[in-house]
Amino acid sequence: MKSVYILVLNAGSSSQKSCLYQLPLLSLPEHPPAPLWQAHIDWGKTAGIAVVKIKAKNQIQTQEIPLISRPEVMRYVLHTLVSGEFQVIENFNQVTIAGHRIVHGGMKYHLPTVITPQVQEDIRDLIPLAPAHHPAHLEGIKVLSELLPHCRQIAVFDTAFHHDMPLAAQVYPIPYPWYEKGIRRYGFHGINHEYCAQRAAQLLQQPLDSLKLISCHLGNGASLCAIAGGKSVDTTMGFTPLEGVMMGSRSGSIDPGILLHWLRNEGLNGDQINHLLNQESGLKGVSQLSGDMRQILSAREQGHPGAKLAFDVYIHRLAQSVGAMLASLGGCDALIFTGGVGENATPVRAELCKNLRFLGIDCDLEKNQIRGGDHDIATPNSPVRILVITAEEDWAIAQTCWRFQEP
Ligand SMILES: Nc1ncnc2c1ncn2[C@@H]1O[C@H](COP(=O)(O)OP(=O)(O)O)[C@@H](O)[C@H]1O
Ligand SMILES: CC(=O)OP(=O)(O)O
Ligand SMILES: [Mg+2]
Repeated sequence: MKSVYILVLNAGSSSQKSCLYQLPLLSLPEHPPAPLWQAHIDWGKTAGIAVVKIKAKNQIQTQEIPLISRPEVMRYVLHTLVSGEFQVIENFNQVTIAGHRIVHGGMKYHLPTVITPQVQEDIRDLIPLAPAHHPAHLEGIKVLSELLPHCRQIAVFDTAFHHDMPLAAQVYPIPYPWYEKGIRRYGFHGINHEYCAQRAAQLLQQPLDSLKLISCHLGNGASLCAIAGGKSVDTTMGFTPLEGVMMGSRSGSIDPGILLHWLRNEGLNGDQINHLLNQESGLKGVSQLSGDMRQILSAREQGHPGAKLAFDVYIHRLAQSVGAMLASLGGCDALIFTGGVGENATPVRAELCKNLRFLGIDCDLEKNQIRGGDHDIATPNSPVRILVITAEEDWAIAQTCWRFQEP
């Protein structure tokens, strides 16, 4: 059977996930197939070091390599596709399509788009709205243009799913002309929220158009999405991926008066405020320990007061936002947990569901401990189902790319 090789680059705020899928030329599999090759680069764990994990041919290898420059590390990682013990293809020419998760499409883009020099310029212009993501996207695009010059590169936008949210959910209560200039609520993590909605319908064995879902994407970045009949009707992130719930090192929503105070009375400038809100806040800022939920959970167990407070604020804000999404939906058939925290942090799920029990969200604490696979962790009588779904951004991007094959 003839097949097509699709490479996906998913650059996050602190890491880059890449994978290569080999898909049949004529039909898409119904369930996510295992990628032929996967690589995960962690930029931030140790200063000056990139931690690279490569998985292919039933082997996994972790290496620490000097972080001379991010493109240098990306080139090294991509070369393992065609040489060495992880080699899975003969040469780069076999890869005909590559997909990128592009966090922000701004006003101009939402549909998947072939990346041209103009599109790269536009992604560059949007750096101020996604400063933690867009520089990494552009580096990835450039490295692929050098190594795979023949390959079509497709931008898949994380904002797309929210593009048709009701106007009331898109407009900020500021003077309306700003909306027309693009200061509006775009929403993010749409690639995975949409995938999770489709997966939830499969798991619940109900048609997607009949369902009201709240998807909680809890990773380093985190957002909630209210999904009615398969469409996003509200979400917690807005103009940038900084709005909404508390995150690993991002504040989420705070009183804008704090920014004015910092600017006027504390002498902080825009770059300093950007750094404070994106890199020094969230779990990291409150705990003064770490932005990594694993460390917060273990320090909390050991009685660390900062970790306990960070966890409590995280849950408090999450519960508030579930309430907000619930109000936008007017009901809820299932609450979905996805992303690194959503899939793995059992105390987060248990504590949040405990706070929401009065709404008929009743978690089975034994099922909550089950690891791996997509499953329902609600008690049999819970009127709202509680689903844990593995985030599949890369698979969703690969499917979009597959549809871009040239006839
Ligand atoms: N076993 C675990 N228990 C608790 N938290 C976890 C676990 N594994 C991963 N996480 C958390 O998931 C977060 C990263 O989520 P992920 O979705 O991989 O991030 P990204 O947004 O970079 O894609 C980190 O805060 C990490 O601590
Ligand atoms: C949009 C966003 O916040 O992405 P990530 O969670 O990968 O940082
Ligand atoms: Mg992510």
